[in-house]
Amino acid sequence: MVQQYRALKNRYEIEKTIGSGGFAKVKLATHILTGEKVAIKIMEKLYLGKDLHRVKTELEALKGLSHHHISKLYEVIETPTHFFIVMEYCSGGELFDHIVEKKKLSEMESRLFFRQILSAVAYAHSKGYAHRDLKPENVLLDKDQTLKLIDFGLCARPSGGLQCHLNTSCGSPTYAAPELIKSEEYLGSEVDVWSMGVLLYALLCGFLPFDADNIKTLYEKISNGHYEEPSWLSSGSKSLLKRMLEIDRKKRITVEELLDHRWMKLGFNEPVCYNSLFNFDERDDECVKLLAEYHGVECDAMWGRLSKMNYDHDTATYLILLMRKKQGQPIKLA
Ligand SMILES: CN(C)C[C@H]1CC[C@H](N2C(=O)N(C)Cc3cnc4ccc(-c5cc(Cl)c(O)c(Cl)c5)nc4c32)CC1
Repeated sequence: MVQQYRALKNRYEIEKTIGSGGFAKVKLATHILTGEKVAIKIMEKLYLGKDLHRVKTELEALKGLSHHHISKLYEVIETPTHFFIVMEYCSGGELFDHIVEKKKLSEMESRLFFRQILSAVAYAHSKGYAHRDLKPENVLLDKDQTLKLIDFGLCARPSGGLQCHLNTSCGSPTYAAPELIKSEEYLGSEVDVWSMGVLLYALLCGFLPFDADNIKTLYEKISNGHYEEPSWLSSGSKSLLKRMLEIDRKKRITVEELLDHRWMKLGFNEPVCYNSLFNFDERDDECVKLLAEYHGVECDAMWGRLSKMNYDHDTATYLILLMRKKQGQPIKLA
């Protein structure tokens, strides 16, 4: 018998645990009204301690980010003892597992995935957020191999914008930029470019550029930035990786330069676009009507509640209906 939570009763049916990360458990559940599969990140406040601010940080980030390559936030439920964060479920699992089973990806397969990662990161930066924990485990795939970025628990949104220096040492060392592991001041946008370089290397090579069985050797390898260049890498891939895994962050390529880079455009002939395909602020009359009928209220009154986007259960139902409509699926309520 799977443990159910009172706060989710009659709204979500929990099926199983799909992962746990430190202070959180992530469960697969069904949104009962629509039958949609969702991921619910459950955190017990008692065990959060100093991580409470990470939850608040992630929630603020997820509320400010609506992009087709970022796992969508649907609903936030806070009780005296727990936080429940209801998000878009990614049934295709981790990108990392996809790479492992295929050993390595072709240059074009890598480009297809990497353009999506870059689109999500460039969008987050355009909203003032640096992810700071970009790694294969935080890049998931949904049912049709569309890439989804997750876990903004370590993200930063400096009040003065991303040009402002940060100094919190965070993220996983394997993917962390030299300036970050040296606890120097750094720019969120620059460390995200380095981590994307590590991700691109993993896509193209099937293994990591900097790896060691002890932290000291790992730091040495990252600090001097030496990594193997397997024979199958094209000269275009090698020169792009060199620009991303550049230890001198002043010489490191920027996100803007990446968007329009020659390697990015091979086979596409157009720069990577980071605008979101979703605009949840717009009123969708069909979805509003379904919810209004369900609650037995007027459409305008229903929209009055929905447009506040306060991530309650109506927000979740509305966003799921909108996502379904975008994917050309029929929309109805149970
Ligand atoms: C290693 N991490 C610290 C935790 C791990 C927990 C399971 C999760 N997951 C998986 O590992 N699958 C393989 C299935 C899966 C499917 N859909 C998901 C949708 C969203 C999320 C998610 C998880 C966390 Cl901790 C977030 O903060 C956000 Cl914004 C989103 N995780 C999902 C998820 C991946 C991450």
